[in-house]
Amino acid sequence: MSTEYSKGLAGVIANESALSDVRGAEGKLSYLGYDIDDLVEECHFGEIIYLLLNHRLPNPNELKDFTVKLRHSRELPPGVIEFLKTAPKDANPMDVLRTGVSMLGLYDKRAKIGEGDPEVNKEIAMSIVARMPVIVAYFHRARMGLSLPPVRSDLSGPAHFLYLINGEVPSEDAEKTLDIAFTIHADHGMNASTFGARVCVATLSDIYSGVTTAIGTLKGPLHGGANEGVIHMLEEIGREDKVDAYIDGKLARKEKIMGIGHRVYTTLDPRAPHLKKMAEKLTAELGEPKWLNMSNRIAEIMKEKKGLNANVDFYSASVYYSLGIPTDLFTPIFAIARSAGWVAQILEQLEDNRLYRPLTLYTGPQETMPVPPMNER
Ligand SMILES: CC(=O)SCCNC(=O)CCNC(=O)[C@H](O)C(C)(C)COP(=O)(O)OP(=O)(O)OC[C@H]1O[C@@H](n2cnc3c(N)ncnc32)[C@H](O)[C@@H]1OP(=O)(O)O
Ligand SMILES: O=C([O-])CC(=O)C(=O)O
Repeated sequence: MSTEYSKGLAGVIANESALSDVRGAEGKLSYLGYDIDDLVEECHFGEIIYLLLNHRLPNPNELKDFTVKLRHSRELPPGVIEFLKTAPKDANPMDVLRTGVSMLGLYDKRAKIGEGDPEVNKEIAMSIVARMPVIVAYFHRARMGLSLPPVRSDLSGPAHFLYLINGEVPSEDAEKTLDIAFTIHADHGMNASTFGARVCVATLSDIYSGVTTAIGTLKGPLHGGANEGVIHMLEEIGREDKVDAYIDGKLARKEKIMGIGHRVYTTLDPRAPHLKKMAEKLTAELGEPKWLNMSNRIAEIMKEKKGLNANVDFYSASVYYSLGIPTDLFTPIFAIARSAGWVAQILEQLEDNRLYRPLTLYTGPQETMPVPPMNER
């Protein structure tokens, strides 16, 4: 057994996966052998979910059956709806989503401790993916004092989510934009939240616990939470002519710039150009170039001064902002997209399981000491 120390497990291979290939030095990402650049052109998010769960693309009949099943799994248990109506209105939507998914497990008798039946696991996986957007959107409506419309089965995942948020069926352009965002966020190797999910289910806990762990892990600003951090940063800067001084100040104080840098990509994150292109289109349509200009300047400075590139969270923030989505739903949107990868990785983990149990480099006292009595401490 190797006992080499790598802080934060950087560079350590902890398991095998056939799902996504993250080529850090080349700036390439593929799912099951299909480049994301091609997937965004040829497929929609429903096919990506199928691909990740079944390890191959569906034929037309398979896609039809899968789509029907996925779209008919959207209904939430009444207990979860009640929770969403009564949750504090100022709660962080990621906390609500984490609790909501955890609650789904309470109402699912199929969710058992242990490896489970692979077919049942796949059904649970699909129902989690189908319900997460409804949890986010219902909470958003409830906190705004709006009614909760019944779920529909005639809309794609991205269109249904936007429909629930805004109360109206989105334009084809808005649906396509979110579909592409979902597709490119769907899976990403052993990122922190996926790792969290795998660690959880490797104890033979259950799928709901795995996804709950992943949601809590994605929330942090060093991971999925960075997309909200980008908008907060832009708002704090406020004006295009203040960007340089703001970034210089942050770098001098050794503070992180949100949406920049990556543990694996040493070159451009291949998802960023897709998001940048969509942000440019939406910005041009809205006639509001300020935020994009500021973002471009930040990316330029970070490249020049630190050799670091924009990651997936950098331009996704501008895309969601331009779609009129409230900032605190950006990370939940990431979670909705990534749920496809989480559940696929959980199923893969269970197929060939081994407990995760790395070592720690102990830095406390080497010699043990007598425990002093209370009045001498
Ligand atoms: C979907 C995702 O999870 S993508 C990542 C989303 N997270 C962010 O955008 C938050 C900002 N970025 C970061 O914090 C980092 O780049 C991470 C967490 C993504 C990767 O971190 P690590 O691989 O652990 O790199 P680490 O944080 O050690 O940084 C290495 C060096 O680059 C610097 N650096 C890395 N990212 C940034 C950044 N965004 N801003 C400023 N400096 C940075 C560090 O300060 C450090 O410099 P030093 O060697 O002079 O101390
Ligand atoms: O892979 C990572 O470390 C983070 C990331 O980009 C993702 O989860 O999409």
